[in-house]
Amino acid sequence: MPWIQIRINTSGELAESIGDHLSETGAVSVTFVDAKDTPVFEPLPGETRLWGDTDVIGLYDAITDMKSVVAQLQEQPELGPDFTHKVEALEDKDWEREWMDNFKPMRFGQRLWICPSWHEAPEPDAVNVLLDPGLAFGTGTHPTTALCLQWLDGLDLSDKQVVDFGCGSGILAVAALKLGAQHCTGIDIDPQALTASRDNAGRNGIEESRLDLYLPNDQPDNLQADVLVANILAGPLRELAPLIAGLVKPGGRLALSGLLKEQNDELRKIYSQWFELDDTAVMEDWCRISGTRR
Ligand SMILES: C[S@@+](CC[C@H](N)C(=O)[O-])C[C@H]1O[C@@H](n2cnc3c(N)ncnc32)[C@H](O)[C@@H]1O
Repeated sequence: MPWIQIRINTSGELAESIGDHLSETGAVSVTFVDAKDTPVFEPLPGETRLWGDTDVIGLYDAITDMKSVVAQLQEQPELGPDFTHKVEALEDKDWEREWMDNFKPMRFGQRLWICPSWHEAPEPDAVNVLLDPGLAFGTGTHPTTALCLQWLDGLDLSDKQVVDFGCGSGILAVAALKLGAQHCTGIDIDPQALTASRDNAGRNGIEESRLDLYLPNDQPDNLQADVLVANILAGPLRELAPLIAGLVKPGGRLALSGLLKEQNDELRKIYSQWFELDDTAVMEDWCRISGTRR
């Protein structure tokens, strides 16, 4: 089905209301794109994080009268009669098909593959996690997730108790369980993440009893992990450091991800109070700090 899109460059403050106007004029989807291509992390639940120099893109059915759409938008106070915009016809392709084609199985480390459910596993005997893009963060394509998956792949997880702190889609929890962990506890501030993790575990044939999911503070008081992986931002990693360290058994392993290169030194200093740290691993702008609890 052919489509037509309008692209409006604006500031972060105005982007959301302009997006609403695009929906009001019949856009079937509205996307916010960082016009400067700066790294952007996922918003917290209930938060809409927009950034300076934002492109707002509205997608319309090709039969839409775009002159009328533009005329309606010109009446909005945030835009006015001379607002800058670009209207583009999109090639007639099967967009859903194309998106699916672009999401391919990916290997992490030696044994672990993340495969979309519509793709055949390239190595049926490998450790294959079936995962489709969804609402909660975590399909493996983000470097912060990739760094954690590689780390988990390199561990012997047999019979281990794992904590996935900030579980999102549950990708790391499911990967750990498929790599042989006995049990995993997933924790997330977003209830939607807990639902997604439960669904993804089910889709991967994980028995319910092997995965417990909690909102922060609801987890059992005596929770102790052999392995803890936390892919959250530097801010929570800093603020929650004593709590996170306290969840790891002496001799247990820790990986922290979601921090940028410039945040590495500060986070290493904090966690070296409790952990013997390995060298930091780096992927693009992102770092992973790992270590062993003293
Ligand atoms: C970057 S995503 C990681 C998802 C997944 N673990 C992965 O590696 O792809 C971070 C997740 O941490 C959650 N989160 C952020 N702050 C948190 C906090 N203070 N406590 C628990 N979860 C938190 C977010 O809701 C989000 O689902």
